[in-house]
Amino acid sequence: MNTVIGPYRVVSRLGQGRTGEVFLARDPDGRQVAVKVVHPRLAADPAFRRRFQQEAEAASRVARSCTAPILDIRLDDGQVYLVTEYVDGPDLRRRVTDHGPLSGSGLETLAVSTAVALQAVHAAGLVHQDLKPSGILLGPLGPRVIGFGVAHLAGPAGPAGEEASLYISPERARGEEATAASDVFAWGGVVLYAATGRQPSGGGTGHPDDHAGPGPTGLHGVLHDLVGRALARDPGRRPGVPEILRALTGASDPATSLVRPPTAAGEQPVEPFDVPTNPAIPLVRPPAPPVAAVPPALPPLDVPTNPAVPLTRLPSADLPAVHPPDLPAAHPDGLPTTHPNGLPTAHPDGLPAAHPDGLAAGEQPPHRPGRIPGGGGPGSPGAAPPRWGRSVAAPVLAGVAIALVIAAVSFFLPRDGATGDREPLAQPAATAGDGAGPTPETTAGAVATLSPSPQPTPSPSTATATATPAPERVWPFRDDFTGEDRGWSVAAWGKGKGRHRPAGGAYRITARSDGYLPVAAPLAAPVKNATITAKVQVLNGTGTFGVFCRGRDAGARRYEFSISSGGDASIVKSGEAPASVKRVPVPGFRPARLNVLQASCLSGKTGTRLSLRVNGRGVVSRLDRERPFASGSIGVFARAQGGGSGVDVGFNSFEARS
Ligand SMILES: Nc1ncnc2c1ncn2[C@@H]1O[C@H](COP(=O)(O)OP(=O)(O)OP(=O)(O)O)[C@@H](O)[C@H]1O
Repeated sequence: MNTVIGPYRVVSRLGQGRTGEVFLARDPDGRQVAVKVVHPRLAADPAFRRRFQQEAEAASRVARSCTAPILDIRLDDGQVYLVTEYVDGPDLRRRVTDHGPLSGSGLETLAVSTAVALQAVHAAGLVHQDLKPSGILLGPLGPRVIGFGVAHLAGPAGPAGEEASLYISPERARGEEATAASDVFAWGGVVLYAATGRQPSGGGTGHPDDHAGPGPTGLHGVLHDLVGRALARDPGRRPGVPEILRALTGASDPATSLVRPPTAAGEQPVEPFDVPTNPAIPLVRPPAPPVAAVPPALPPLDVPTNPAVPLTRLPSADLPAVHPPDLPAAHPDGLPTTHPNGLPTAHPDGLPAAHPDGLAAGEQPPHRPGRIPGGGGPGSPGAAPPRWGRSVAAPVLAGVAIALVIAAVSFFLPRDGATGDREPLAQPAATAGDGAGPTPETTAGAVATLSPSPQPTPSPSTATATATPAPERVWPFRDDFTGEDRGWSVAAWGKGKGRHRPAGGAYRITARSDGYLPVAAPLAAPVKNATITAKVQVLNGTGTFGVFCRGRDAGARRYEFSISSGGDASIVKSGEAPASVKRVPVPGFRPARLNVLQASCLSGKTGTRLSLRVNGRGVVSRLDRERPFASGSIGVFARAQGGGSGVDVGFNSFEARS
């Protein structure tokens, strides 16, 4: 073959996908690459090219070890192509067709490798959407998963589309949004195919190996159980990827680790999200951060199972140092992370901010054309010219400090609507005559006051009128729950559904079965834009828990940043139909350990940007364009899993700032 594609000299044809043909080629340095040439009909469509670039850029965030890293992209209207590392080996479909099904450790390696790849895809904030045997390359160093991100743009035409349709989950076949659980369904189909050579019949037409039946024939032991569950019609009954990995690697007892909590009541997946991680907030990557992004492992909790017994506060020596609550957290190099608007991004516990790739600080980023001089690592053709890149603005410390002061001062401006960030307080505990509500006089000094903030001195009349402490006027707000209850209040419908109280240096919420307890922070004014940082651990039971912003008891509305004890994260707009949920696995999440949640609600021109970071890593982000909630309460919540025995969680600290 004597064809060239740009600077790449074609050697042979590798295969055909829905979006185009794939060729083995050599780059100008003679190294082998795979070049996917997009079909001219699609290449001529500017909207397709735009999406193709976005998807390819997103795909480049996935850990290189699990896939064929993207090296180059060309997006002229005459020619669109994507260059990836060449993986020298057959795809799974060819392997099974030519040599029959896999068995033994080969099958288990395939199952683990594809699950690890999905974990990496999800950790990058993506859903694969197109896992299938021809998209798994059996390279010399193990299976690599290709094809995520862009395949679905072309629709289901051709043989590749036919194959893909066999691995599509029932909910996707119904037209619902792809989720991590739909990838798990495809994983079950792939492993079933690898083990038996039988193609699944596809989510749209019903699946003979649905777990409701006897389970998948031809599989044994843990894989039989996992694949059976993975192929369940109900996404809530499928195991999460972390559970699959734990079961396959023996890290925990599969009998207890395979149960995934069903979707919590009131959370129906409807509204599409834009991008699971938040590219709108470019965080500055520290050059050489000396600390890990995930808090170190904590010793087993000394927590009694009886909720009546006080909680033992975790030893703070085991946690990373906490930055002063009213100062922007600084990188080791002294540079704070910034929002595009110049406001500081609060660090949880002084941890370095995660890379926009979803990488923990200190990890190497995946290869990204235009970012890594000289191309990739061993075996990489590398040296591909940059085709795109994401500019990352350098923060200016002085600018951030000024922005912080402006933000702090604007919080306390009179509520004349000029800032749009404050409304007259409707909740939680403020009463007329108690002097509640920040004023410039009372708060000017408070801006510089270190938390825990002092209680306002109640007037004699207030003190006798109510036992509820006066709400806080100090912003940023912080409570480390080491003292008395400062007036945290549960929403009306949460009363009688469980208990909430400070205990043992934590704020403990015990929700009974089906109980939902949102507990608002004792703030004197509703909050619009806020970044909330909370440390939380599950003490007992299963359910969801987290923090919320813009809460209003009326209409039961709030944005919930929710984690399930099974390790999924979501951002939920509650109290308004349709509610919406996208569940994303949280890498490395251990419910019994202290986890750091960082949630932000920030209004912009196009809507309200909601994003959640867990243990320093961005996991889910959402832009609410549809009638975003106005200001409201902020706080913590716990919701017991339906049918379970309840959930008991402890928040060790809660901090909110603009
Ligand atoms: N990096 C690579 N190294 C080796 N072979 C590859 C590589 N990428 C693709 N191939 C081969 O080309 C075939 C088609 O790949 P392609 O990415 O087009 O699959 P697809 O997911 O069906 O495509 P689409 O995304 O357009 O639907 C694969 O099954 C594989 O055999």
